[in-house]
Amino acid sequence: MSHAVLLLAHGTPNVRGEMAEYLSKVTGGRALPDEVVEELKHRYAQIGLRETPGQEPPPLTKWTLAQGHALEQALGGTCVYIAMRNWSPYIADVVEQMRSDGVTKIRAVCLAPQNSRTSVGLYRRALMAAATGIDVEFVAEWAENPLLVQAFAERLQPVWSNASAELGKPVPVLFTAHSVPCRTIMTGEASIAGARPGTPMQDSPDPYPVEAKRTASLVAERLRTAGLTERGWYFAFQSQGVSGGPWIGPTVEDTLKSLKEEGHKGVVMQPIGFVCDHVEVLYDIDIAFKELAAGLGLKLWRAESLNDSPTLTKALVGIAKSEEPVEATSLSPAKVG
Ligand SMILES: C=CC1=C(C)c2cc3[nH]c(cc4nc(cc5[nH]c(cc1n2)c(C)c5CCC(=O)O)C(CCC(=O)O)=C4C)c(C)c3C=C
Ligand SMILES: [Fe+2]
Ligand SMILES: [Fe+2]
Repeated sequence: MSHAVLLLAHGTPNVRGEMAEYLSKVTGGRALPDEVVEELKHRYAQIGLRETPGQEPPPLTKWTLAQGHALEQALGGTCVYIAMRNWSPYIADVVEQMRSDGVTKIRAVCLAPQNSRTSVGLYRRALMAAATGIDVEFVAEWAENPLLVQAFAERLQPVWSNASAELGKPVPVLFTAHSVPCRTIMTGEASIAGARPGTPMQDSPDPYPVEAKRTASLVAERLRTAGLTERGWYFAFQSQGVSGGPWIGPTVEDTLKSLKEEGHKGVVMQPIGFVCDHVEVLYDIDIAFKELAAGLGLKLWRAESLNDSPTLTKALVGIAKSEEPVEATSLSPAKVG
């Protein structure tokens, strides 16, 4: 019997010309208006995505591969595979490769620490559909993992201390996580109102908003000794999507305005739902929110993404090796997510 670790990630197009096809994977086949495709091409162009293939893979791919490589080195003997839900290497193809390599047991970890049916649930559904006959241990969340929290704190502390020194007083920290549609966090009929046909009704709330705030709160606690007070941090949901219907807040836009109105002159942002750079960090925060903040008269700093953090690798080693029980994997794909 051969065991292997499978890291699951979002996936990103390699060139701008792939955008429409990529978006149709993200939305499960629903075509988005041309203006949306063009706007996203524009955002990806601003973070360096080429029109034609180049040498350097996009940041999300580059860092995901690097994280997998670092984990495999650290595990010393267990193979680590990488698969993406929305672009190559696709989950189904990688699982086929694992099967032909003789893998009979997979420990699957999503590179998204907080569990939502719109992210982790979809990764799991794709994996379970592909991995019939293979024993799968699926780690559904690691939002409170102490080494994950430490990794985020290590990235936040230096930028927060420098920003506070520059402005002569503690600068508020704004933790963020990706927003989800309001119906995602609802139960019963409300959880499918406006959703695409076939979306299963939820009988319990999506754990995602609670888990995201829990990660943020634990990171803030780690900065207590550096001087960040209990009331010195805030939380917002970023990057509300283009799908119909409302998405959960508070938004970063509203929060930045409130911070300005409270008299602050700067803010340090840290996205705690992503473990590497991609468009929602490099465009949404570094370009769009920075511009908005500047217009408000706020200086905006961002904590560096975890990317090649050795502490993140240690967290993944612990999760990959853990004997702790994980969620049952015999759920039928239709019920997952
Ligand atoms: C917890 C929820 C989500 C996480 C985390 C997340 C990460 C993530 N998303 C992109 C890129 C895109 N996501 C898009 C749509 C979209 N994203 C989520 C949720 C999370 N994404 C939802 C619910 C949706 C809507 C899907 C639908 O059916 O319409 C899109 C499409 C454009 C848009 O709506 O904004 C892109 C592009 C990345 C790169 C990423 C982290 C790695
Ligand atoms: Fe998304
Ligand atoms: Fe998004």
